[in-house]
Amino acid sequence: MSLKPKVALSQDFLLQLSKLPSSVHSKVMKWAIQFQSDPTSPGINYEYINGARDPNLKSVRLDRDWRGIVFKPNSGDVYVLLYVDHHDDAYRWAENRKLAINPVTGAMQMVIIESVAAVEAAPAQPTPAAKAVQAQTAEAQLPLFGGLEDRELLSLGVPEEMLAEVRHLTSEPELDALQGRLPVEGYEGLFLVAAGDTVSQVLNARETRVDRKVDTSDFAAALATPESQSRFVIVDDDEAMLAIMNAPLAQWRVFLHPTQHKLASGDRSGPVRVLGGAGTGKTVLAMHRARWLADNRTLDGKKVLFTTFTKNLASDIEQNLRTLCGSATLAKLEVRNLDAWVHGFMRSRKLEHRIVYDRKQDAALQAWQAAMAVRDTTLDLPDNFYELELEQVVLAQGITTRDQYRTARRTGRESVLSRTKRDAVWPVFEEYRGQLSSRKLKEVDDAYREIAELLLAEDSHASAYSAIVIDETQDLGPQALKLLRAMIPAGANDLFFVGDGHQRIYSRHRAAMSKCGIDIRGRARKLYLNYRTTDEIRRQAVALLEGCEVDDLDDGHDETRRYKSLSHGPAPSVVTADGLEAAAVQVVAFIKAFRAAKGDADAPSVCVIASSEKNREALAKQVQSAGLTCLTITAQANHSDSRNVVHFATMHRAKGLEFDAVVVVAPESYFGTPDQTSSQRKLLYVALTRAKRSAALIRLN
Ligand SMILES: Nc1ncnc2c1ncn2[C@@H]1O[C@H](COP(=O)(O)OP(=O)(O)OP(=O)(O)O)[C@@H](O)[C@H]1O
Repeated sequence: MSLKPKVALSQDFLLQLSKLPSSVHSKVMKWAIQFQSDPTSPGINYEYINGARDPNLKSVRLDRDWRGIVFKPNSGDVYVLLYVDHHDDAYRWAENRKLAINPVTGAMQMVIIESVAAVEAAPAQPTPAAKAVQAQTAEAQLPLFGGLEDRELLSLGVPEEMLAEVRHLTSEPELDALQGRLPVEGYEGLFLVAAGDTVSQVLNARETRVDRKVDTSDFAAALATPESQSRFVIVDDDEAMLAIMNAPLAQWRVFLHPTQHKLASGDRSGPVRVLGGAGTGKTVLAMHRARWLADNRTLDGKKVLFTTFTKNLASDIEQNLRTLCGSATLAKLEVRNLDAWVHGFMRSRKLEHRIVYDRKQDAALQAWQAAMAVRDTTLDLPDNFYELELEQVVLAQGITTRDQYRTARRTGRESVLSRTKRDAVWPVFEEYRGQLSSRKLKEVDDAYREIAELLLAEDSHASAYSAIVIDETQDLGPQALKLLRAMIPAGANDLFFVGDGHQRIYSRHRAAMSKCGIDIRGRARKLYLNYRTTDEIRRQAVALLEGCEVDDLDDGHDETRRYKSLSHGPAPSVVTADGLEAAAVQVVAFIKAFRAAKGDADAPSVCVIASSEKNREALAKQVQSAGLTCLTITAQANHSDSRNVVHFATMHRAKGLEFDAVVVVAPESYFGTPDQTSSQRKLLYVALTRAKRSAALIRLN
């Protein structure tokens, strides 16, 4: 019996496929399908490429003009479709490339080989920015990685063929200039070491083993590593091939970063928490994890719950999961924002209360006013004291009695409250809950707490879920986390959290997982590479958080220094405007210029992000009157498929979404000192990092 050879596609091949004219596209598709089914067919003529550095790269004729470049080693049964282009361009592409196996990690790596002379003379093709840095610090140029042995560099993911170049690097901008030629794990490993991590810290954090013997001629084994699978995908049949080739730009479905790959599959002994700055692929990872759990660890009758904070995000994720999973998997997935889950649970248990989402409206407002009427007016407390105390202490900690309140920790609250004062304050909260109850209303934190208590009192093994995957964890407060803990018994693969403290836009929701019964020790991981935003936009967004405290969703801190983006573009423009009318003029000018630069055929997505609904409406009205079609993103609709429109959103509503270009319009007050404006700055960070390629920030006077 002869086994069918392994056929794989490379990321470059798919990117190239997405750029082909439609007439060529269908020809390439047809050829690739035939190739997949039998790469040894006598009809395929593998031609040698004269002067190629890698004798295993062959050219295959598609028609008179077009050539495919294929990896076909002389021994072994592995074939990789690497590239497709016009004859001369395809040959040029192939000439100085080599597909090699890293002798320490065992990963398959595509290397662009520079001539030795070029490496000696011009180590890393510095960018203009790099040149400026070089000029300034010419006298202090020590090699960045001088202290590392070859084996250490190789273990980080540096290809053997690039060791000399990497050894020449003396600054981070030089390293960044080399990014396009380094495998993703190599670049990431190097910038983490440049930022101060040790090699073993990097390897431990990314769960890379370097103690195995690697056979550098076994390409089939190399293809199976997570590192290889971040750039090559094995296709077993026509159906898989077609699915991938029909959506060549949906790279997130096929090529996971090695860390995403490792975390998405395999068993974990308990709750996992993955941190990562904006755009580092947390939601993508969470979706792949949910799929794996549904396919591999979910018995009939159980489901994987995928939950997040808002309804918009849940519906966005549900749409994406539909493109990632087959119907059998989807049947084992339930996607719901936490409040919708709570609502459904209350209905299923015939609990009649409705949840208060806005204390400033209707019956909740009446309840609040009635509660405030009983306050002791002799106490010298600021106007907003009671509401903040209710949210940040009473509801957040689930305090239900005066005794509990007497000893409650009031971390983050400014004033110190004596026991006598606490006693005098408490009746307001008691009255408020009573007033709500008589109106059949409940604060959401109280609903979380009461449901958690109910579930814990029941047989926990009756949980409907095999696992729960949680996105945007930073927006879930202590009671929400405790509820999630109560929804599933503690055990392997129970809870999988992804989140980012930089993006906490509901500041009252700060929680420490360990204090909510969620123990992540030994299962805390991080993603570092931003796949969405250009590095220029990322830097601008991060600069806004300078001086702000950022937590790690537990009791520790997170930092911004170790994140990097994979793409580059223009730096965001930062301008001021005197009033909304002037801002709208700038918004229109930015959008027109961006669209003109992109060309009509592309129909790039654009979003104007404002700090309030009022400003969003005012800006939309003016932009509409300038002749641009505008659509508002609301809790009900993201309009994510709409093209040739200008989207409008508030900063809260833009959360989790992404656009080709973004204009953020924010009042000058958002840019006050970091200790005073931490929440506003986090909103700005969220808003700016929605942009993939281009961004503008308008400061409103
Ligand atoms: N492995 C990958 N390959 C290619 N693209 C990826 C990959 N992972 C994520 N992306 C893309 O990067 C962008 C950001 O991904 P995602 O939304 O998962 O990030 P995030 O960390 O959840 O972002 P945020 O916290 O800002 O909402 C998306 O366009 C996604 O498709």
